[in-house]
Amino acid sequence: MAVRACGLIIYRRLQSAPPSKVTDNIEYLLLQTSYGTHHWTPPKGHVDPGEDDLQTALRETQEEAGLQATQLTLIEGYKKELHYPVNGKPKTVVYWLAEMKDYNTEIKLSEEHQAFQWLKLEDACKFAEYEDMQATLKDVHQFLCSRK
Ligand SMILES: Nc1nc2c(ncn2[C@@H]2O[C@H](COP(=O)(O)OP(=O)(O)OP(=O)(O)OP(=O)(O)OC[C@H]3O[C@@H](n4cnc5c(=O)[nH]c(N)nc54)[C@H](O)[C@@H]3O)[C@@H](O)[C@H]2O)c(=O)[nH]1
Repeated sequence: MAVRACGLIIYRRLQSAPPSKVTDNIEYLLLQTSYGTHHWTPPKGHVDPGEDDLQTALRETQEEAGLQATQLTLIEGYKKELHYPVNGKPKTVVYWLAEMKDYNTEIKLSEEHQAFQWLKLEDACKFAEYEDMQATLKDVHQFLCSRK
């Protein structure tokens, strides 16, 4: 059976941007692991026994970024599953999408991560080096831009 993890693609919008630049004011949160290859991903982690997927996504976000569910708006209608092998075993990662309620909310990392960045789409795709994550970020961006 595939290893299962869940997380949140979190973004924030700079509210002072003029309406014409509305698609340019979105920044995505990526965290860099303090272990392994120091790769960058949104907050996510393994599903614990007895948890449902969304509970896992919210718990991992709280643990890894210090963000409470009350500080986020979960965006209805967006959910994405990634499938990739880790150490020869299949892994499924389910991501929801969430917006920061307050642009300035502080990110508090755990020991699992050594850095975080708020990144525009193009830079987020550079940091998230995996093609499937890059495609997901582009898909999210299109979804958000089409909602306005
Ligand atoms: N010391 C040490 N300890 C580790 C290591 N490894 C884990 N720990 C421990 O595990 C705990 C983490 O537990 P959770 O937080 O619950 O789980 P996750 O969040 O799921 O965390 P992971 O890091 O296990 O899982 P991934 O991010 O999925 O990375 C696995 C591999 O998949 C690739 N990869 C990543 N993302 C993508 C993508 O989007 N697309 C594609 N295509 N590929 C992608 C990439 O090649 C990567 O190397 C830590 O506390 C450590 O104790 C390690 O190497 N050394």
